[in-house]
Amino acid sequence: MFWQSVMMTQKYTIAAAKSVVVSAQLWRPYGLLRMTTINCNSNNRDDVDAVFKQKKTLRTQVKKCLKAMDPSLRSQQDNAIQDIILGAPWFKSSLRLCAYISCSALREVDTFKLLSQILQPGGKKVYVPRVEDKNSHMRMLNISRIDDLIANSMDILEPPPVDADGNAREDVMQANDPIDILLLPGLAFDRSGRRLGRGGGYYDTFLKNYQDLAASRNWKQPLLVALSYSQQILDEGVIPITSTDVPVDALVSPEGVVPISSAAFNSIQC
Ligand SMILES: Nc1nc2c(c(=O)[nH]1)N(C=O)[C@@H](CNc1ccc(C(=O)N[C@@H](CCC(=O)O)C(=O)O)cc1)CN2
Ligand SMILES: Nc1ncnc2c1ncn2[C@@H]1O[C@H](COP(=O)(O)OP(=O)(O)OP(=O)(O)O)[C@@H](O)[C@H]1O
Repeated sequence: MFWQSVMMTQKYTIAAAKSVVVSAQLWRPYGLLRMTTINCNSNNRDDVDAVFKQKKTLRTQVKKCLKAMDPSLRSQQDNAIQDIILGAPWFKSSLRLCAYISCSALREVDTFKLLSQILQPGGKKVYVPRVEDKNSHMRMLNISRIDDLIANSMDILEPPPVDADGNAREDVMQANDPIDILLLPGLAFDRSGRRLGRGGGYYDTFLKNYQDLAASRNWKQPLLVALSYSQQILDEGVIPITSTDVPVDALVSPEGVVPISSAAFNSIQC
């Protein structure tokens, strides 16, 4: 299948124009797909809408491919990815982290093996997402047991705002100490750090707010690590981006860790 390119070159800044038109193959094991993307730093509504349209098309394509993935291959990849993380020095030395609660219906890389280790007595402190409203507002709340979670309207497990004793759960934005790592879900990624989410803007908004908070407190920024099936790592240039997309520092796929930023190279090699 060939997707038409959208030529909007004149409307883009020079930095964005460098990557305006790039062709790449998407997900070879499931057939040759070619697409052309535009990337956008522009504030022009039409430009941004064109990028959102491209993201939507790519999401549909990736979701279709994920649904076609063999369940036993998926389960092997789930184990491999989690084992790589559990054995990694940067993960072992972390004290506080944010992690997503994987949803199998969404074909997300499993996180339950990780969570069960993290939540062992004497383990790390973990904060997990809770969607507060449809305006891209998500909080990360502390949990101490998997049983703390309840399915929301999207069938994703989430922590209720208060614990079993009636105490408000700690929100990571109010915590006194920084998190070391943030484990991220997503539909597609590339080796330059681009991440395609599900389109709610929940993660990009949260990441921007947390990065601002960390900067204002002179904290080290958390390492943003995305968990990805091999097939979700696309060729560079395929994932369209806008100025609010927050790049990830590293990817973990069954093939290993892909460090991207200098922060990732520094943490992952020590
Ligand atoms: N496990 C997990 N938790 C998460 C997220 C996530 O991506 N994964 N989120 C990340 O933002 C937030 C919730 N946002 C979500 C956004 C969309 C859908 C969803 O089901 N989307 C459908 C399409 C729905 C539609 O188009 O109408 C889908 O992707 O198939 C789920 C969660 C917070 N918690
Ligand atoms: N920092 C932000 N502040 C306000 N709105 C934002 C921010 N980041 C993203 N958004 C908005 O969220 C909506 C969805 O953005 P986008 O399609 O990039 O989401 P996504 O990256 O797929 O989702 P997510 O971030 O949840 O993984 C857009 O309208 C975008 O402008």
